[in-house]
Amino acid sequence: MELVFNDLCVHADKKQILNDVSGVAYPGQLLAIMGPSGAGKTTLLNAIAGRLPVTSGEISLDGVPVNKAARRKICYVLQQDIFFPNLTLHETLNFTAMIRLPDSMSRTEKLKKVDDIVEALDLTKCLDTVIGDMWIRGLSGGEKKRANIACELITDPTMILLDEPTSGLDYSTAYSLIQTLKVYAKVHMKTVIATIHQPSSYIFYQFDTLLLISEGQLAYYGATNKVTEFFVRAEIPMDSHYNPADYMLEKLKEDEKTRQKIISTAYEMRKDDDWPKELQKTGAESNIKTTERSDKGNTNVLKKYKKIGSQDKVNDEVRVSLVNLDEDDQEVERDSKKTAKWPSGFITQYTQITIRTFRNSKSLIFSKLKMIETIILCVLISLIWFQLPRVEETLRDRMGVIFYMSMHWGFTPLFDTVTSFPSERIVINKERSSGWYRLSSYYLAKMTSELPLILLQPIFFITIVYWSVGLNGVTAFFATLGTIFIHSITGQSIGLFLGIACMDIRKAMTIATVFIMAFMLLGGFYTRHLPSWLFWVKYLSFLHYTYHALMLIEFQDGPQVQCAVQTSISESQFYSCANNATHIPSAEVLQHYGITWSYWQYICPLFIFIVVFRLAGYLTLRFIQKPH
Ligand SMILES: Nc1ncnc2c1ncn2[C@@H]1O[C@H](COP(=O)(O)OP(=O)(O)OP(=O)(O)O)[C@@H](O)[C@H]1O
Repeated sequence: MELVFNDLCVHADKKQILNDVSGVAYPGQLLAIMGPSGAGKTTLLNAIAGRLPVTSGEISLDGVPVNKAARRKICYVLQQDIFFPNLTLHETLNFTAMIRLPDSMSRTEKLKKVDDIVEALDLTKCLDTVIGDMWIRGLSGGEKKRANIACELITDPTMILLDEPTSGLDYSTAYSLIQTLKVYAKVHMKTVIATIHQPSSYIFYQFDTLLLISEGQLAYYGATNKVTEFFVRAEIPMDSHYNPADYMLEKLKEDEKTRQKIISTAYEMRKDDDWPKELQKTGAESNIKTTERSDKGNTNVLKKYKKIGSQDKVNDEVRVSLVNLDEDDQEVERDSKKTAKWPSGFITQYTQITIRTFRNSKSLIFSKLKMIETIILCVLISLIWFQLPRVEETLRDRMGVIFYMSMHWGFTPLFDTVTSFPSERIVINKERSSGWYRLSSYYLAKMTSELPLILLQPIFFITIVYWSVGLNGVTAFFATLGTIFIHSITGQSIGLFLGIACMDIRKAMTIATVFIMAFMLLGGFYTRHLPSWLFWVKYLSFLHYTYHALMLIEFQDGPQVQCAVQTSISESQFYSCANNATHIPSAEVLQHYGITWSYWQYICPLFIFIVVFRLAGYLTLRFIQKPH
């Protein structure tokens, strides 16, 4: 596809970043966007990709003004290589193919597509290597960059935009990457545009066309091999031994006079015969032209153009045409929304994201360190409270075990999730802003894929601790396990919300710690006599409900607690023991500790916590933490 951008102006914060930048990118060719740092290269790429609003000017693909539907054929390779580090390249590419290719393609066809891209980008050798990051060794810088490009090429875009694809690569890797892109563009007739920073002269001449910008203004547009002639024309001829890329940037930064010479020569070039035909027309004419070409159904407007007499009329008609262009654009958008808003269906997206999140979280939640932590805690608790006798003297120890279980299995999933979300935020934002999947399928997949991992953890712990301490029988064991499951899901839901709301691990951890400490202190475990004005706070603590539910399970149907031996200096707090009974009835123990509700009255608030925090997390992601 031929991309034409004419007289593009972009403003941000009332500052003009691009000023009348024009150029054409042809199919099968590589266009380099160069310029000193801060010249506006990334801004131009963002404007072409539709990620930044354009103040004025026009962008068209094959003569049709770009709209949302056309932009789906453009892929954008970001400067940073953003991936899940624990997945292998094969897993990453397969996921991308499954989710970004339409459901109408079979699994075999999608996998074939992956194989083709892998071969074209020479990635076969590292398919089973994990992507890696600064802590995990994985793909090399060049391989990661190719992987990044491969993820975009899978959708078979007609145009590829790359932001500094060679940054951070050594010369030979950068050269081989540009070579690969050149061959790919030629063979598949793709249009490739890349911003590039100080390339070597070999790399520089791999590009067919060059667009040079300085402080947002066009400093050169034309064939790469004609740039030396251009500098002769600007009366600053290049020394032959110089790398042209270095020379151009040096001259643009030398002084304002030299820069102005280059800019004015570039403006003179616009009048040359070999200046692209697509860019030769005035803004008004070009608007009419593109409308004529694009708007097949808009015959009324076309008829009006034929009647144009004066320039004023032209301008009026242009305004009409722009309104109609807008309407046309909206119509295309409406149509495309109806047909294919997302590349794949909800079920495909949900299944694929679930598998990926499961694979990625598995290593985080089930690390060796976690296993060691659980074993040490089990041994420690068993040693402290091994086979507790069911007597009045050890009642507080029994409560201690129950309190510890509820605290540990509420806070572990809470902290695991608080830390997991901000670290995957960058990947999710990249994928969401490129429209890979629905937020709802991601969110549902995230909630369900981590569930088995979070629930598996307490099984081992509870089974060992429950029987080694000697808590209430078999039925109560399963009831305890079920309650701990609900409790862990509550902790996970709160952690997920905090992670989403903060999007920053340190901030999220601080808030989570304050949250937990406050609920522990105010939940009524450490003090039985809270100030009356703080009494209500315990009802906000999910620990309060779980702890009371577990106490109920432990004492309601269990064997009675034996009274302590009475002495003259100690008197039992329990009425039955003080009145010479040998055992304390369960109801009295529960009454003594303020457990007056039924089991389900304690459990229902946990379900409310789950629903409220999960919903809040979704709404925060949808309306507040949107990708930029
Ligand atoms: N949102 C914004 N508000 C204000 N100024 C902005 C904004 N975005 C970009 N700029 C400014 O616009 C100019 C061009 O930025 P851009 O990132 O496009 O430059 P660049 O040529 O890609 O630079 P580099 O090579 O250093 O990446 C810079 O001076 C930058 O500070």
